[in-house]
Amino acid sequence: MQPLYRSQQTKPIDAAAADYLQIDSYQLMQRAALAVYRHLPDCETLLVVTGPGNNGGDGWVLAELARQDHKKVLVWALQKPATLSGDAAKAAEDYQGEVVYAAPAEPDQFDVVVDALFGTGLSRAPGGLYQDAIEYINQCQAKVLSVDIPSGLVGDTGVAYIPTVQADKTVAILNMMPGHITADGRDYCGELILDRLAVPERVYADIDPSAYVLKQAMLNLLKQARKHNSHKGSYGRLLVAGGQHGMLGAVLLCGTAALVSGAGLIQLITTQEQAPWVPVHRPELMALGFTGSEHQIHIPPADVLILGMGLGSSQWSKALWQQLMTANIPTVLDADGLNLLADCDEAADSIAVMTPHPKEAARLLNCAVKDIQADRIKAVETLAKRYQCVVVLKGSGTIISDGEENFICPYGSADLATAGTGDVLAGMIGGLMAQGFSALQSAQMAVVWHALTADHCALGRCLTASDLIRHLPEVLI
Ligand SMILES: NC(=O)C1=CN([C@@H]2O[C@H](COP(=O)(O)OP(=O)(O)OC[C@H]3O[C@@H](n4cnc5c(N)ncnc54)[C@H](O)[C@@H]3O)[C@@H](O)[C@H]2O)[C@H](O)CC1
Ligand SMILES: [K+]
Repeated sequence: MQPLYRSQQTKPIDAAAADYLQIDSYQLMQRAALAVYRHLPDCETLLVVTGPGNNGGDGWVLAELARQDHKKVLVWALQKPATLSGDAAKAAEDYQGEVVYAAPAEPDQFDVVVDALFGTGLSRAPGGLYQDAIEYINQCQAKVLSVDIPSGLVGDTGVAYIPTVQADKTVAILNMMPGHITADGRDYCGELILDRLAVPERVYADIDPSAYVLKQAMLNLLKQARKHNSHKGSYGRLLVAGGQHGMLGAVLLCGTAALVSGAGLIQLITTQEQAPWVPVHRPELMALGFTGSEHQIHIPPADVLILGMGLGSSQWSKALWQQLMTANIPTVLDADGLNLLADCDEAADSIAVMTPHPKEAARLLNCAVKDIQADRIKAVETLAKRYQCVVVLKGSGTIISDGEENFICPYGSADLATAGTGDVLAGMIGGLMAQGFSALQSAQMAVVWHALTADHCALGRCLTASDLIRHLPEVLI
């Protein structure tokens, strides 16, 4: 799996790469700039906007390459060459073309704008001249190519400061960062290309990544033929509990998704009044009514429990939650199941996977949603360690953590931002666990499968939860 590194890990990566290539840091910058230059869209005229550090240095080198390639190049330097240091100063010195120190008039004279303002060294929101430059770039009609990362986007977290360069294409150099694919990253990078400068991954094998990118190939495990000599019991017994009055749809979606994901036997637990309606909607699903009594209900034997979708927070909800959380069944905890957990002092050992969206994660960690989104990796890791389970933090660039390693899903789109898709995901995870996959594998495969189904449909508008379930099998063909 493709590793993702934080900004503090990029210096040792640069050093290891230079060492492997047997070149110095300035030659590495030249290679980086050449790699980015190779991805430049076809153009005659370009504006290269350079900042104070080595990202700017890459820009200066690229500008000289373009000049030698007979392009009409203009560098807009936000920092005068005399104030630069190290490799960036050398790069500026080596550039032989035209330079300006203020915004060029007629922004539409350029075919391409190269954003070389900030890379991994961005440490705060761009203000003053930098803010003006980013706003200028974003108003240009030209195609925008960002060097390493769009300036204004935080590589470690994917938080986009206001303003951030809106790139058409981003060429990440040597390594990718979590910010390229989680939180705001996907909205700002445009087409994302990683250029490793011909350095093999093993060269930085001893540098611990911050996360890994999940891959479509994970789904191959699901394509394996079932044993001929098998029966429904071979694919697990699943309980799906939730759906207080008026919320039957949540458990129906979850149970149906589990069924389509391959679980053998599924029983829904909902209110006494709604239970008879379950097989009417989906004949394959069995149902059990829970009265809300304080007394222990008869809990059918099960391999996995999925708890919380549309569960609510009434007395009925709490009684059901309490009884099922102490039933000692490996549990996927979702939605209101998580909210009830946030209000309770003890954590249950039976939680195998939890699937919070940022608001539910904020409740569990007793902080604001913006704190979760400010560092999604940290949030998911903290939850996984605290509850000793696999955590799936949903949202743009869903992140999974088992407390040891983190995984980010590069697929999916805002087409999934609609009611019920979370219930479907919980059902898929539980459905896979029921078939014997580990909690981590189930979470990884379900997240990828769910996201790829949205990409496969590519509606560009809301993909309803029911349609999502219907299209799931098409991705496995
Ligand atoms: N990844 C690689 O292997 C290579 C990367 N290269 C390029 O180098 C940059 C990283 O360079 P660095 O100098 O560390 O950081 P930056 O260029 O991003 O800029 C740091 C610079 O900017 C100042 N600063 C930070 N935030 C702000 C702000 N909001 N306003 C004003 N000033 C700010 C900070 O104080 C520093 O002075 C990497 O991304 C690649 O593009 C190498 O060229 C080749 C190998
Ligand atoms: K940049």
